[in-house]
Amino acid sequence: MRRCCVNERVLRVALLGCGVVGSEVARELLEQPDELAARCGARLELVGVAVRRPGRQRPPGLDPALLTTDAEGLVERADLVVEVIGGIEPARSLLLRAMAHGASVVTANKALLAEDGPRLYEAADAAGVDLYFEAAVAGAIPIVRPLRDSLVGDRVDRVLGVVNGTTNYVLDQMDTTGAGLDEAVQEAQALGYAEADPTADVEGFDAAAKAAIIASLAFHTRVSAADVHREGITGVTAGDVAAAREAGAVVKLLAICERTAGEDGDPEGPGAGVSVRVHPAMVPRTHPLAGVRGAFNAVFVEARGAGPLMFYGQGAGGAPTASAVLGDLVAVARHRVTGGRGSSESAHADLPVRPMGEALTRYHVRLEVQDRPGALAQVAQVFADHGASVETVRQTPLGDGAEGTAALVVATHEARDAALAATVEALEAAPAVLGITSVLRVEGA
Ligand SMILES: NC(=O)c1ccc[n+]([C@@H]2O[C@H](COP(=O)([O-])OP(=O)(O)OC[C@H]3O[C@@H](n4cnc5c(N)ncnc54)[C@H](O)[C@@H]3O)[C@@H](O)[C@H]2O)c1
Ligand SMILES: N[C@@H](CCO)C(=O)O
Ligand code: NA
Repeated sequence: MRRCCVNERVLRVALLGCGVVGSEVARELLEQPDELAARCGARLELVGVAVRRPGRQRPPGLDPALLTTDAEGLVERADLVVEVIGGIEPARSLLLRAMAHGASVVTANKALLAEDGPRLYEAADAAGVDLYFEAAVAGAIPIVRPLRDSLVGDRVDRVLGVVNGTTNYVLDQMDTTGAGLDEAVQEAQALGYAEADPTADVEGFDAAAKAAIIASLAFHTRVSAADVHREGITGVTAGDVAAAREAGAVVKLLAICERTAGEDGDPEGPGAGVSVRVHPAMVPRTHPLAGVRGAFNAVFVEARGAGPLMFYGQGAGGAPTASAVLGDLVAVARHRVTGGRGSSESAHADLPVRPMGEALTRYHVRLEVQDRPGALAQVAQVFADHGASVETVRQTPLGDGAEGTAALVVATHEARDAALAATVEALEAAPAVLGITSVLRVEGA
C-alpha cells in the first residue's frame, strides 16, 4: 500500500492536445494517480486540457470542466506542461510561454524539435526548467534518453534507424506479398497506419525529423530537418524489392546518422563531419534491422565502447507513445521534487553536416544489357571511368522472349555517393545497356 503524506506536494499538470496520444496520457493520469504520486514523490494534478473542440468525446473520467480552448492561459498556471498538439504553431509559442512561466515541458513533437530545437533548449536553460521529448523519436522505444544520458560517456559513431512505422509496413508488405507500392500504401491507410495524406511518411519527412534529432544527440551537434538529405519510398518499385530479395536482402527506409572522416581518413581530424540522411536502402537479411517487420521501429546504434546496440519496439500508437510521454513526465516531476534538472542541449562538438554527394555509400544496380561480346566490358568501363570499384557482378540470361538480353547485377565497393550516382547516369547512356531496373544503396553489410 502507498504511504500517504498529509503535506504531499502537488504538481499542476497542463495537457495540450487530447487526440490519439493526449487522450491516452489523460487516461493514465486519471487512472493511476496514487501510483504516479508514489513514483514522482508528488501528486500530479491535471489542472486543464487544452483542446480545439470542447464538444468532442473525451476519455472516460475526464471532468469536462477541465477542457479549455485557452491554451495560453492554461500553461501559465502549470508546473509541468505536456504538449501533444503537434506541428510548429501554436505548439512552439505555447512551449516557450510555458517555460517562460517556469514550467518544465514534455513534448512528442518531432517536427518542432527538428525545426527549432535550439530555441526550445535556450528557453529551457534561461528558465532553468526541463525539456523532455522521448516520444518524439520512435514512440515508445527509449532512444532519446539512452543517447542523451546512458551513452553520453561513450562515442557514438553511427546510428541506423527504422523510425517510420508506416513506410516499414509498406515495404514489408511489398516484400512478403509482392504487392506494388500503391497497393501497400492503401493497405497501410486501411489499417490506420498511414494518414489520408501519407506525404509526411512516404516522402520521408517524418523520418528526416527523427534523424535530425538523433544526430543532434548522438554527435553533440546541431542538426535540423533542413540539413537532412531526404528521399522517401515513392521511387521504390516491386523490381527493387525483388532485386533485394534475389540478393538475400530487404529494402528498408533508413535514417542514417554517421560520423564522416576528415582529411587523411581521420574521423577526428580536420574536415571531420557528420552525414545525416534518409533514403531507402538494401539491408542484408542477416542484419538485425532486416527483421523489423510490419509497423515496428528499431534503432541500431554503434558506439566505440558499447559496440552495437539495438532498440526495438512500437514507434507509434496512442498507448505506446503515451508510455514515453509519461516516463518523461515522471522524470521531470522528480526533478521538481528533488531539485536540479535533467540534461540540456549538448552541441559543443559543432561538426559540419556534409553534403550527400560526399557520403560513402555502396550501390546495388540491376541492369538489362545486350548479351553480346563486349557488353560486360562496356559496363565495367563506366564504373571504372567514375572511380567506382565493382565488388561483384552476376549475369543471368533473361530467357524466353528476351533472347539476346541478359540481366546484370553489379554490387560496388564503397565510394562517394556523387561518383556512384554519376556512374548510374552514365550507364543509362551506354549503348549496351537496355535499361536499369533497380538502383539501391546498400547499408548494414
Ligand atoms: N500518434 C502517434 O502514434 C505519435 C507517435 C509519436 C509522436 N507523435 C506526436 O504526438 C503529437 C500528437 O500526435 P497525435 O497523433 O496525438 O495527433 P492528433 O491529431 O490525434 O491530436 C492532436 C490534437 O491536438 C488538437 N489541437 C490542435 N490544435 C490545438 C490547439 N491550438 N489547442 C489545443 N488542441 C489543439 C487537435 O484537435 C487534436 O485533437 C504530434 O507531435 C505527433 O507527431 C504521435
Ligand atoms: N507516422 C509515424 C508515427 C509517428 O511518428 C510512423 O508511421 O511511424
Ligand atoms: Na522514443
